[in-house]
Amino acid sequence: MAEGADMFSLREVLVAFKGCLSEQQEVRVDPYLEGWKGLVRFLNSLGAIFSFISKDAVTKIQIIEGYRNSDQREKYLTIQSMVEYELSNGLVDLDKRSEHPDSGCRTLLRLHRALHWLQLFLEGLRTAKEDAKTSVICSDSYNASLANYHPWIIRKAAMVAFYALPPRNTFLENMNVGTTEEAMAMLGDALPFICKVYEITEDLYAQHKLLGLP
Ligand SMILES: CCCCCCCC/C=C\CCCCCCCC(=O)N[C@@H](COP(=O)(O)O)[C@H](O)/C=C/CCCCCCCCCCCCC
Repeated sequence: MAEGADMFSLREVLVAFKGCLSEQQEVRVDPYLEGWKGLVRFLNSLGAIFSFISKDAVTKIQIIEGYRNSDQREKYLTIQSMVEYELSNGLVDLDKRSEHPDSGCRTLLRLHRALHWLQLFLEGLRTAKEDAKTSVICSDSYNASLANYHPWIIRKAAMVAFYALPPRNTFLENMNVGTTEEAMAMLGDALPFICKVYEITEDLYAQHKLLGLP
């Protein structure tokens, strides 16, 4: 495992996703990205075979961070304000990637779909038998979510990478939370927040017919 700033902390990921929800049930962008950065740290600790996945996640995080560091940063404070701003200013390619290939809305949609995978994966980890294979939990979750949006070549590469995942107990130990039971308990704490963030974003995107953005 990596050490120091690069070290994964499940607690930090939990705090980040908890911090996403505002009192008005809006989703704050900064903690959302922090949550993803924490997950990417974990992915990096699993080995180079996952780097094509973490690179893609990092690229998407950086695109949205770019908006948060721009003159329009206030418009990107929450996912709701981002959608409202980009749609009302014609900043989203709705049918084909052309003038605005990296809009906040389409970029966040990719992370949002991956959050669905994460939700299924964590639930699978939590409820599986002790001797269950992480690779099977991961591929089942992937096939039920993200795989539907990926071409054959990406699906193939992802499946190969999943085989390199450590057994469930080693995987839970790598979370640096303590015992396997403690890791499970923390997953149980984290999941409702991740699910809520997913649900609010899904409803918002559905309401604006953005779930199929190219
Ligand atoms: C709580 C700790 C335990 C869980 C730890 C999980 C750590 C996972 C960290 C990051 C997940 C990666 C998120 C990947 C985002 C992928 C977004 C995407 O779909 N991108 C594709 C489409 O983008 P555009 O071309 O339209 O711009 C892109 O083509 C993808 C390329 C890379 C392959 C993505 C495979 C995703 C597999 C997700 C499973 C990760 C396996 C982690 C194993 C623990």
